[in-house]
Amino acid sequence: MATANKNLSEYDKATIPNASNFRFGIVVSEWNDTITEGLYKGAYDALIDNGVEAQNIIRWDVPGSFELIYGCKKMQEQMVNAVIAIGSVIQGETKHFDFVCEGVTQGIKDLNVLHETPVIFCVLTDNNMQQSIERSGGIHGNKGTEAAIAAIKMAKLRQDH
Ligand SMILES: Nc1c(NC[C@H](O)[C@H](O)[C@H](O)CO)[nH]c(=O)[nH]c1=O
Ligand SMILES: CC(=O)[C@@H](O)COP(=O)(O)O
Repeated sequence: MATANKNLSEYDKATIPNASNFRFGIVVSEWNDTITEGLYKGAYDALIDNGVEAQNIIRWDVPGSFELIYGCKKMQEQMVNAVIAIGSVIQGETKHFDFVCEGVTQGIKDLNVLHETPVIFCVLTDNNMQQSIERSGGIHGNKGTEAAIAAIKMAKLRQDH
């Protein structure tokens, strides 16, 4: 199902585990910061809406999405139940987009394989700024909200197994 057929911000609170005792780390890329700040707000607000205490949300900033890999690796070393990686990669004139997207995707995948703390992939990989706007609080909702819900569910899965 494409994002266009699903609102990223919709969730049924009745299906979300109790997150009041969880701590979350959020690593935010500074590239395309108007987008990443919107994603962060969506994630932060969803965590609070589901009972997470403000002091249990740790935010670190990194220069770009490629640096999310290292930032999330270090965040995994903190006492957090899950990590959210927030970035916005937008196609430019060259193939650099392909390498950044592939690199951050593989890097975050590796962090989930190598370490115990789940890392949620909240990295937009869009063709243009309009698509990014639409997915960070626009007509398609907010991928940050979706990521926060995923983080809560994965924190619970880790706690239970
Ligand atoms: N073009 C975008 C980048 N590029 C920067 C890289 O992520 C990285 O910071 C640099 O190559 C130094 O290692 N990053 C984004 O997050 N979004 C872009 O659109
Ligand atoms: C994703 C990128 O690195 C890209 O936005 C950089 O732009 P360009 O390909 O024009 O150098």
